[in-house]
Amino acid sequence: MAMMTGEQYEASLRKLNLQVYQFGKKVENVVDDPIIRPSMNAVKLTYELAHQPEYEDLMTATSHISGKKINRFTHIHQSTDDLVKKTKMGRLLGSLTGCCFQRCVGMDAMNALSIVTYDIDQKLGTEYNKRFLKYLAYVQENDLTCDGAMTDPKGDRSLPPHKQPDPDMFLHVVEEKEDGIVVRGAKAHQTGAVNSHEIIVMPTISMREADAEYAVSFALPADAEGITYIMGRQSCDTRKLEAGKIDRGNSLFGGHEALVVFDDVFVPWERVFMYKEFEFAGQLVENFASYHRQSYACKAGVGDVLIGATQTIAEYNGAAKASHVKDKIIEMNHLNETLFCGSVACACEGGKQPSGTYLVNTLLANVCKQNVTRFPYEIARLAQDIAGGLMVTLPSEDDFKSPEVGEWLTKYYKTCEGISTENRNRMLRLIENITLGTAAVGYLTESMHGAGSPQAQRIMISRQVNMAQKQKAAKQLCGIKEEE
Ligand SMILES: Cc1cc2nc3c(=O)[nH]c(=O)nc-3n(C[C@H](O)[C@H](O)[C@H](O)COP(=O)(O)OP(=O)(O)OC[C@H]3O[C@@H](n4cnc5c(N)ncnc54)[C@H](O)[C@@H]3O)c2cc1C
Repeated sequence: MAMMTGEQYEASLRKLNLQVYQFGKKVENVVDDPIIRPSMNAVKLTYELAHQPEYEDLMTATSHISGKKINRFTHIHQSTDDLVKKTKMGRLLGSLTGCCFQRCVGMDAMNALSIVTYDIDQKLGTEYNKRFLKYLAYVQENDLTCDGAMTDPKGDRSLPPHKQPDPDMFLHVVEEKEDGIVVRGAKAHQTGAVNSHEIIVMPTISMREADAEYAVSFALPADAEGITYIMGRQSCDTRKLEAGKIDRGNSLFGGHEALVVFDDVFVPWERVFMYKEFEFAGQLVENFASYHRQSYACKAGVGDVLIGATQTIAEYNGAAKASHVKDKIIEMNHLNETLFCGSVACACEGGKQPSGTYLVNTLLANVCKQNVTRFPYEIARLAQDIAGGLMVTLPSEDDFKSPEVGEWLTKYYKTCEGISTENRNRMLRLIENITLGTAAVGYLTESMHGAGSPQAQRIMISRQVNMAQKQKAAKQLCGIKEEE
């Protein structure tokens, strides 16, 4: 098959037997559930665009295994050009969906595993890379969406896995069998989990020998026996249950996260990519995190939507010509393009690993993500400044339609001549959605914590800058000579 259409993707999800819970009840029809559906629409777009000639260059690639044309989300980067295209693909999709389109996490997990399985084999004589490449060929051939599952619940943050009072706070192996392993635990905040065909599990942190049973990586079909999904709530999520669409802000797309519970789940050996090689857990975390920190170019795409919405609302309000408004919009663009620069830079400066896979420049990827933990908040602040207070006090779509009060709303919320009150409402709701509503999960809090909280990047930055070289340059210029 190699590349599914959007319709084929949707049909393939209907065949899965996922155990999904939401609002305390089992979801029987996941694909058509009104809360989940917009997130499925966003992933579906990654399939649809791959078939459109104008997006072919960004959305597809040539498999280094089969030589066939594949969706870029299943590709292993073979050059810095591939890495740059990944950045541009993320921004494109962010700007077309205005939310998290979810499919990057699995791509980043596969690229990290293509590097680390090779390195484990080189050092320990194992066969993980061969297994992984066979699995990858299956993912590429069937054009699957994979959930990248790294984050454990972690319990008491001050304790390593083996010292947790409850040993399941980090996912671990509970039994070894002749044909595979049995795992127990959970993965939290899983983006796009119930829109995925596969789930790829990786350890969350660096580990020592005492944590060997937690140093495990593998892939499972999303509906494997023993896996349960519990959907996370999003601010304003139940607006998706209302008949009108204006109050949703984004009438087409959304994202989702879920807690994924592994209740003694069997994994056959051919799908195990790390088993007790604790000394490689840290490398897998760092490689995945670096790729995923690059992936936050998507926020520049969502930023494009927010900036467009802000400029439009300024025009609707009659404030667009004010010099401070113009300047604030310049600032929003400056911050947004700086986000994009970081992602492009770490891609251009990437390099070939022993496995042949190209990895981003990890220092620049961390700098990129550190900016992402801040700039979207400032862009959102400026958008709210320009939008005005009505963004949070606007009555409902039903009130505007009400025979009793609708006329007053239309009269008192009118702005410039020729501007429709309904269009103004739509734009205000979109800004609300991205800065306070369902999409703020992706645009703001995911920018903060996704791919690691800010401190994780600061640690990596401090480790990776060449301080000795900087000191040498400074000393040389002011004439300091030191003994060798
Ligand atoms: C919207 C969203 C989507 C996500 N999607 C995914 C996904 O698809 N896959 C996935 O695997 N993960 C995903 N994540 C998880 C993300 O990687 C984590 O949120 C992140 O690593 C932080 O972990 P945490 O949420 O448990 O917070 P915590 O680790 O509890 O961090 C909270 C604060 O405590 C600090 N802290 C924590 N532990 C320590 C310590 N030992 N010492 C000092 N300070 C500490 C942190 O620096 C931070 O400031 C997602 C998160 C969000 C919000």
